[in-house]
Amino acid sequence: MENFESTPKPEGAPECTVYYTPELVSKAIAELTAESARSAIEERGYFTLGLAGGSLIKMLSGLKKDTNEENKIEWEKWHVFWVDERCVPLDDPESNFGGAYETLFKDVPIPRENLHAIDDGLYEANEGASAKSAEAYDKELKSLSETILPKGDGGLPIFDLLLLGFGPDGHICSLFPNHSLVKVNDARWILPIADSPKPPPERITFSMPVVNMAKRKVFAAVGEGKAEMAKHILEDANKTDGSIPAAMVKDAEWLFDTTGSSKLTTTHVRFEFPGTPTLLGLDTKEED
Ligand SMILES: O=C1O[C@H](COP(=O)(O)O)[C@@H](O)[C@H](O)[C@H]1O
Repeated sequence: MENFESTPKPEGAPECTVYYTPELVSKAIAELTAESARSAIEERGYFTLGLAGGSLIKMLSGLKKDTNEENKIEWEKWHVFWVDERCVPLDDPESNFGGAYETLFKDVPIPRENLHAIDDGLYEANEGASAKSAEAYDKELKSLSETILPKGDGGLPIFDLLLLGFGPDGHICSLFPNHSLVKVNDARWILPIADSPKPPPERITFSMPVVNMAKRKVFAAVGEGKAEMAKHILEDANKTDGSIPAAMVKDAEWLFDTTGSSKLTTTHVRFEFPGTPTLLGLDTKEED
């Protein structure tokens, strides 16, 4: 695959790459995840990955193709977490863990105890589901050694990589626009939400400081449904007032397919297309 870049990226601008198809975005996610894993494992023997749910889940299937020996994914050194989870049984179609398990983890040799799912046994009666689950998840994460999950400023955990999605309203994790949880700016890691505007109402979520403490944050913006909000997040959303939570994520990298990037006008993007450069480049987009 060739790489075309019509102008150098302005300093401080986000890393944005456009791939021709969703399948190529999925492949890019697999490659960057495998690369992050290799470097983390080389550095301290473990890799910590935080995953969103929703439409991101099917993008994980690219990693299945990287499971063979020659790619040397050391699955047993991975620890996987969920940046947010819905308080439903893990085998419910709404479960973020369940989706990722079916898409990827049931087919790779990762120890089940390294898949840090919420404990769905805690909320059979669904009463106080989010509060109980958040407390238990927080405890589980904090019980991990510093080697597995190092801590940074304010004692916040430093995840190696977060693969994030965003909703059409600009929410990330289960941090919704203008919700009081978006602006939580203290040492809490995991927050309960019992009034999620998107069903199901009971969920748990990483806090924004935890998201921002991660070494690497990657957004996938695939499909027409993501195009308008991606443009807003990158080009004109307020980055601090909580009206668009995704805009509060600092130093994120963005992966687009062509439709996901179709509304961008001023964002500097790098194209990774197979084929001819004559179809490509910022110049072509500006003429539209
Ligand atoms: O409810 C959720 O929504 C967001 C966005 O999902 P999408 O399907 O619109 O891409 C997701 O990132 C989050 O993890 C999930 O719980």
